[in-house]
Amino acid sequence: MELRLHARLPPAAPPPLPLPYAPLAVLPGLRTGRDSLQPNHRSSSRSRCTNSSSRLWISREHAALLTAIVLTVEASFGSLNNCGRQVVAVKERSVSVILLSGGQGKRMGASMPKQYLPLLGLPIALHSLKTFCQLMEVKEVVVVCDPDYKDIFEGSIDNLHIPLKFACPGKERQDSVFNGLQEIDASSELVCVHDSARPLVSSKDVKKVLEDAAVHGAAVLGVPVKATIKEANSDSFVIKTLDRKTLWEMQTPQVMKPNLLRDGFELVNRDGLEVTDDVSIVEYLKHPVFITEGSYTNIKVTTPDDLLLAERLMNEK
Ligand SMILES: Nc1ccn([C@@H]2O[C@H](COP(=O)(O)OP(=O)(O)OP(=O)(O)O)[C@@H](O)[C@H]2O)c(=O)n1
Ligand SMILES: C[C@](O)(CO)[C@H](O)COP(=O)(O)O
Repeated sequence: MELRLHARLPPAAPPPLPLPYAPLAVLPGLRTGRDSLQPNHRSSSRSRCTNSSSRLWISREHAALLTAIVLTVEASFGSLNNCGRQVVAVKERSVSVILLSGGQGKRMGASMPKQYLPLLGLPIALHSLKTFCQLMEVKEVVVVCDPDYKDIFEGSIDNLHIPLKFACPGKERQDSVFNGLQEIDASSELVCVHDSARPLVSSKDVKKVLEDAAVHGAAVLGVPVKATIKEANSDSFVIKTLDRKTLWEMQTPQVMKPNLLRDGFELVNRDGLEVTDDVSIVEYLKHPVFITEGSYTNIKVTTPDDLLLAERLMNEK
């Protein structure tokens, strides 16, 4: 959708407000020419959102008409924020979080599963648990963990206002997600799956991906791929170089309407499909999945060098 306005640009230094003209920037949800209204636009500089400081001037009558149009569009489809993203408010206490803590951390090679190793004095898994518990949108957290580690979570958050539930891990990550899904409240509007091995996720990025999932049914945090990626055959010869402009690296949280995940699991289990992330299950249903641009700092702690990097990033937070 693109709104084109016939407007007069002000001189370099605008004079005091010339009645009966109103600055367009006061209109709710409406953005001016240089801001993209395309939610998934990727410019060559890869910045998704630029704020224009210039203002356009239109008559009061046009302003009133445009305000009415914008409010009607907002009421029907949600509003646009200043990056052109469509935004729907996520209701308070409407989201169930599944916090995955059931892995063994073989690649870390530590004496305990990596999510319980200390990061600045706190077990890795508790960092993102704290982030989720502070969000008004979250109604409960289902921790998927070996029962031997339950006590790490229990009582770890001061003044906890939401229930902390538990589920047992499965053999693979997707089995753990399935087990967690069985425990969520039937009235939840969104389910938000997160790797406890990603301690650095910010509440700002979590809120963004929740909003996008509310709009599109399913959304995932991701970052544009920085490297050149080649596809190779089993003898290590290049088959082709992929177009990096279309490639994104997936992170968590991965968020969707619970029924999409339930229906998807039915198909995936029926067909014996193995997936390494949760939105793949929604993709299998052929339902669209929106990629919410996240932050490169939301790393997954996988090997010992990631632990050092996480410590450094956490110190800079
Ligand atoms: N059966 C599993 C496997 C993984 N996870 C969780 O899924 C997240 C992402 O998995 P990954 O980083 O691959 O963790 P591990 O499987 O523990 O690592 P590894 O493959 O090195 O053993 C982690 O928070 C992990 O605890 C889980 O809950 N249940
Ligand atoms: C879901 C995930 O974090 C997306 O990056 C990732 O695929 C899970 O980790 P794994 O090491 O592939 O199991």
